[in-house]
Amino acid sequence: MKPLIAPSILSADFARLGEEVESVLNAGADVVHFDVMDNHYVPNLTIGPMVCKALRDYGIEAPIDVHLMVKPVDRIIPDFAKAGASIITFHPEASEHVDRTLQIIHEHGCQAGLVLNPATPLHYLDHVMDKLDVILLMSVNPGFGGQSFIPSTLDKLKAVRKRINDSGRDIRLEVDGGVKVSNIGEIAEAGADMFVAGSAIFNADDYASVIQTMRDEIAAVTGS
Ligand SMILES: O=C(CO)[C@@H](O)[C@H](O)COP(=O)(O)O
Repeated sequence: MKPLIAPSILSADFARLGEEVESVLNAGADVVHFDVMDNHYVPNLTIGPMVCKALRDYGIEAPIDVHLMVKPVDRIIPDFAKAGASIITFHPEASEHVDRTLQIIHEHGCQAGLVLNPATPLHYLDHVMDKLDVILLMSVNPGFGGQSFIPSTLDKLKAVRKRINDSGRDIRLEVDGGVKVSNIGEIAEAGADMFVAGSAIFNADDYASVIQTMRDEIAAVTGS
């Protein structure tokens, strides 16, 4: 599948969010990564469905990838679907019934994914592979931008890539946390095909140049 670059708006200038999202998409990004934190499941507080709707009302048409770091998770899903989310991912530890949460997301017309933290075992994938559109591996502990990539994620990516290939399904393998120009090649080589990057893109002066360099690094190892 075509590699996707998904800037995390957690590192954008929130006072100019519409313009920032427009700029990063004009700079070549594929997907808007939208981090939702509740100061309960993770120790930070960010944005909700109203902001997602505001981006749609502003004219953003690109897919919006909503990463829910909230507990409980089910009751906020319809609000995000109505607000224009395209993909909704959640953490299995934050759901009482993982299969039901996946079903709710699909019933509301969105793609669904599970997010695994650095210390969360892969067995959470065991009985739901046929219901996943995306698997997101966190390469930092969730809650904050600007952390360093945890190297053991590379082995985890390889293991999940094998599971996806064995499943015969087109499941996106997304990675999030500490993704930079300097490591995106080895991350792609390990099997990721959707790359969330916050500080690496939004802290740069030239978004287009960072995104193009990321694409070049991915292409150098995968040919795509
Ligand atoms: O979900 C999270 C953190 O919880 C991420 O999306 C970060 O926002 C990524 O930021 P960088 O590590 O790329 O700065």
